[in-house]
Amino acid sequence: MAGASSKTDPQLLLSHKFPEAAFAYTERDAALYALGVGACGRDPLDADELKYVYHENGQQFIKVLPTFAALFPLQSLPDGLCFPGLQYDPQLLLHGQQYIELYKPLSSSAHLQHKVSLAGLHDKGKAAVVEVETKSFDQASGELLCMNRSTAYLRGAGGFSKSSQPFSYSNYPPNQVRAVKIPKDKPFSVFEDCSQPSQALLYRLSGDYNPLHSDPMIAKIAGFSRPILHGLCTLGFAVRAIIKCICRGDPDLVKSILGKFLLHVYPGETLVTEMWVEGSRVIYQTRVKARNRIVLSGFVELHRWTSSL
Ligand SMILES: CCC/C=C/C(=O)SCCNC(=O)CCNC(=O)[C@H](O)C(C)(C)COP(=O)([O-])OP(=O)([O-])OC[C@H]1O[C@@H](n2cnc3c(N)ncnc32)[C@H](O)[C@@H]1OP(=O)([O-])[O-]
Repeated sequence: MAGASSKTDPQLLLSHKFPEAAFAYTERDAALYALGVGACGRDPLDADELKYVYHENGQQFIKVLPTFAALFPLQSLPDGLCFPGLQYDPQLLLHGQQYIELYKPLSSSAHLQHKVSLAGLHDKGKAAVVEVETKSFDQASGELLCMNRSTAYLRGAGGFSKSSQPFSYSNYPPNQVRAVKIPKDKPFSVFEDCSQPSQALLYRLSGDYNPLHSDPMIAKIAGFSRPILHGLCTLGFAVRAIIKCICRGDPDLVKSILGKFLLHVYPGETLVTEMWVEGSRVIYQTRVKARNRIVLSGFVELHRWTSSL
């Protein structure tokens, strides 16, 4: 299996110790993020969403969308997406998947301590798949607040296996994140939302400044006709739709989230999210309306849900 990336040394990456990182955010960051994933984008009076950006009805703090937690992994890697021992072209990196567990609702400001470790490394031949786990703790109390598992799909970086069996390492049981099977029946709910042509330019201000999302030349080198939307921005749109349609606007019902990025989205495209309820789990998929292509699928696990909600 040795190939283009034979300079890659998986053992070096497996033994790498990522440094801990401290990070603080304020209400302004949480509100900017909410606008970046389209909150109040269609209606500034939206009764379900004003609370993410404004102290509505005298509320003391704004509410924080659960997908805000997905920003923590990038902030926890001060050296960026640098993986010692792995040869790859950063311009060909795509976000493959995101898994988030929330152990309590996020407060509107916090001082955090992030602990990062390698969760997985897989040789897919034409690509390498790297999974990074970030645990975020409240700095003062030491309480674990959330965990992210971020998957990067590194095109052109596969083919580093030394034996006929493709290299594959995971630090978690394979059944922990069950694969999503989209039901055949009619969705329980469908929500349509327009991303803005400037969506990626707004979203990047939440901390992901990868030029793939803003620079036309870099986007072309990466194989796209123009800058594409951040995967986590699309995920933010989808989970916001689920909170609106299934959770009756209550973001605190969300316990865990999985999103697999299946195809790129161009800013300005209309996103249609279809949802099915299976027990306490919402299965969803998001398609771009004009191209009729599924771009994202996954699940959202809820703390409690009854059909009377
Ligand atoms: C990180 C922060 C930076 C952010 C950047 C962005 O936001 S970028 C914007 C947001 N991101 C985007 O826009 C990316 C959108 N996604 C895509 O463009 C495509 O899904 C792809 C290019 C990632 C893979 O397509 P393809 O045709 O090359 O793949 P294939 O079907 O031939 O499968 C080959 C193997 O890879 C596996 N595998 C497949 N998909 C994924 C995945 N998502 N995830 C993980 N693994 C995946 C699949 O299971 C198979 O393994 P097996 O079964 O052989 O062991």
